[in-house]
Amino acid sequence: MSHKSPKDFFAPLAVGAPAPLREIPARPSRAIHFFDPSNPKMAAKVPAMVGTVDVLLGNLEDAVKADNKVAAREGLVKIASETDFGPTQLWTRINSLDSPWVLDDLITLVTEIGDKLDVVMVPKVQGPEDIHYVDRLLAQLEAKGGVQRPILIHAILETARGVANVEEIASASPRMQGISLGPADLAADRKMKTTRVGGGHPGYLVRQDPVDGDIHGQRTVFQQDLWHYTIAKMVDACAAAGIYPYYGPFGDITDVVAAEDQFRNAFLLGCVGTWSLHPKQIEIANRVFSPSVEDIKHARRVVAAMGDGTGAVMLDGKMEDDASLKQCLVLVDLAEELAAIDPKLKELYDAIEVD
Ligand SMILES: CC(C)(COP(=O)(O)OP(=O)(O)OC[C@H]1O[C@@H](n2cnc3c(N)ncnc32)[C@H](O)[C@@H]1OP(=O)(O)O)[C@@H](O)C(=O)NCCC(=O)NCCSC(=O)C[C@](C)(O)C(=O)O
Ligand SMILES: [Mg+2]
Repeated sequence: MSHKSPKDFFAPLAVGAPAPLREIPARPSRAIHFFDPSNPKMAAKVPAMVGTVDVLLGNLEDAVKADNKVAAREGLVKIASETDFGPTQLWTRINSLDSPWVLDDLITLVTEIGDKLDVVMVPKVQGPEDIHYVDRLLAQLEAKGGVQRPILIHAILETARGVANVEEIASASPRMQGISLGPADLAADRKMKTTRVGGGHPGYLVRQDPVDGDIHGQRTVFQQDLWHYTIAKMVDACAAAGIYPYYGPFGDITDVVAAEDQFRNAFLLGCVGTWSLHPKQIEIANRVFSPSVEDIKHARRVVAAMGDGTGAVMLDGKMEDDASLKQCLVLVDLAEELAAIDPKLKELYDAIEVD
């Protein structure tokens, strides 16, 4: 098998295309908010959402009716052309690579609104070959459209083969920005016996041992997380490649409590954000994927106590050392990135007093 040399990895894949980035910028992306650009009611809400959400994503794939595919593509071109997105990123999810729509999706979007598009989300990615295909095509279209900076690629992990190849997918191109979990298609592809879009299942559980041998007596049941393995594998693949992992959709829009739990599990495991399918999920995602005041207060105390960052100290009866400091710095750095774009958070974090 032949591998690219580092110098080739960072060369444009088409004459006239912008040079690939050497590092993926850490732009806040707590919520990737999905809208259907062919739905007039949803589309009308998009301009007013600028600044309230980190990423607006014009969805062209599943959840857009086959009859509306062209209208969705054209609707996205119109919204992108007419809207000033300010600090908010604009992403799209293109149709799958084996569909009749994807070629025109890419040709139209990159040549007409390429300078406004930050990231192209590619569904049902099976392996690095899918990323290589989009990588070259994007370069050709960037050159054709005179796009000034490279459009990044985000893969959805929603097939068993994709999960098996996740490390190769994460490092397939310098355009790779991140990966999201696609729990609904992944469940179907793996033949899991679930019927939901993300979230748990009451049947997937661990039961407390019988008390006094009474198997029919009162025994506590702990529901388990169906997605733990996949999210952890995805987080490792992304961190190793220097790109960003995300949870994905939580389809039970009314159950805001369980959505928050699922999002927080992903945040604690290393994800930087999640998807929002309905306006009411944005606030949950923004809150969960921003470090809490308590976390930042503690992290700053550890930073202050650790001086030059080496050695071990006792703080509130607990040992702190180089490694716990590094964890605290993850939170402090994230808080700084978020405060730079979110004035309310800045106020909150600035008001923290470290005793
Ligand atoms: C769930 C639905 C049907 C409920 O839609 P609704 O109209 O019944 O909800 P509502 O509460 O009545 O809506 C209130 C208002 O908000 C608007 N609205 C509602 N949603 C949005 C939105 N997203 N963005 C902007 N505006 C929105 C809606 O149009 C309405 O406007 P109105 O007050 O003027 O009448 C609707 O929210 C929706 O279609 N959301 C997007 C769904 C979507 O994108 N699904 C695909 C991603 S998940 C996926 O693909 C899986 C995956 C990864 O591939 C895999 O796991 O395999
Ligand atoms: Mg899907």
